[in-house]
Amino acid sequence: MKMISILGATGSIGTQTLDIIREHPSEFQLVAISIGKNLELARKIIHEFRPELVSVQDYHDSNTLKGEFPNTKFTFGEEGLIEAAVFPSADILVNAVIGSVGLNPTLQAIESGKTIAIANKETLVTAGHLVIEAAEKNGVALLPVDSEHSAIFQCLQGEQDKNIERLILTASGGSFRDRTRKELEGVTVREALNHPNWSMGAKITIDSATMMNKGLEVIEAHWLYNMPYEKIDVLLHKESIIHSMVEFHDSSVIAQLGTPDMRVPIQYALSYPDRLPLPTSQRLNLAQIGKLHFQEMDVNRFRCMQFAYEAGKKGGTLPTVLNAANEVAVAAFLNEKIRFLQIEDLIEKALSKHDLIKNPDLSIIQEVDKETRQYVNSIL
Ligand SMILES: NC(=O)C1=CN([C@@H]2O[C@H](COP(=O)(O)OP(=O)(O)OC[C@H]3O[C@@H](n4cnc5c(N)ncnc54)[C@H](OP(=O)(O)O)[C@@H]3O)[C@@H](O)[C@H]2O)C=CC1
Ligand SMILES: CC(=O)[C@@H](O)[C@H](O)COP(=O)(O)O
Ligand SMILES: [Mn+2]
Repeated sequence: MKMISILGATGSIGTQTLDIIREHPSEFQLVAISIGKNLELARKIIHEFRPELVSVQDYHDSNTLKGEFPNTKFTFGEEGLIEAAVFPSADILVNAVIGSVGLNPTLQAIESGKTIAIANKETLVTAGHLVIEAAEKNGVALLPVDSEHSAIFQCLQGEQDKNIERLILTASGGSFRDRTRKELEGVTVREALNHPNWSMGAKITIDSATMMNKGLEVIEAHWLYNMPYEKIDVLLHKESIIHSMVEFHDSSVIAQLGTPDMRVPIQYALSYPDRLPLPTSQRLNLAQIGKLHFQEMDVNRFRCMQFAYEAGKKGGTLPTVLNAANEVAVAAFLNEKIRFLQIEDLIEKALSKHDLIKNPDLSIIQEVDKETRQYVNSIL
């Protein structure tokens, strides 16, 4: 039996992780969760799974729940996230919270020896060097949940690093894949939230529409697979059937395929190195699909991806700025304070204003993250 703690249990990845735990009650048990503000869903989760610890974003909300569930321990805020992340009886932490708020809990969970199933890509983007260093130091496994990174992980089973030629991340193109830049000018939040293949949380769906999601994933792949940026390519593949590929130096390419269903990579991270059945996942029928499409990525059309490659290659504190500026800009777009194309303008301004600091430690990362958020908020 593996004991599971989930940060972001009420979100898209969080609830699909709960589906997997529900599907395999003799394999997994939920012991701790964190939630943000969705108390209604939290109540259902507590009723069904009876976790020992629940961390809630706000103090007031944690008190409300405490009155309703006297046998559950409640905590709150950033300290609460850490408490859930290091919960003593948990073997695996599923980090499915959104944003760089996931960084410190991840580092603490690594220090306490937890296996990390990482969905929260912002943590790896903002401070990948710290996360990888801590994982190596503590002998802790970082298991990818993001579909592309899980695909690469699966392609690499039994392979040696020295034989890898390049990683090929596939990109659906997001909600606006068939629109020109001109046609992006007046797009609405509702249109942007309509991803063609995946049902996901709001922030990542907007990231997918700007192609920042793929940019963040390039940086995530750099850290997870110790791969130079020159050897990480992105290929447009509108069906999201091939989740990513690895090319080896003998010219072989290994790909991982499947219908778009995040429960598959979540389950693989939880069951690794084993595989468990998932009968409710739709089987891939290539004959029925008939054709798969591929197209070269246009970085002029998707500027956010270009920013991400540049920030990743220069390194230091630039990826922190990229991520923090993006988080603020996407929230502003979702709140209808800015237009869609202003997201990339704000990120570009934040990046060009910043003086890069090399090898930043946690306190510098946190300071740069805070300053960037203040700056972008001040120019909205
Ligand atoms: N959704 C997907 O299919 C995929 C997601 N990912 C990555 O996984 C992560 C989660 O994404 P997703 O599940 O879509 O996101 P959601 O927005 O659906 O869920 C986010 C979760 O985090 C909680 N939360 C948000 N802000 C805070 C905060 N400040 N403090 C504490 N908790 C907070 C939310 O709580 P509440 O709702 O209660 O307010 C919710 O439980 C992201 O990093 C994303 O990029 C990667 C690949 C695929
Ligand atoms: C499901 C998943 O992993 C998302 O990150 C997905 O990849 C988004 O799709 P695109 O960014 O390719 O549109
Ligand atoms: Mn992905």
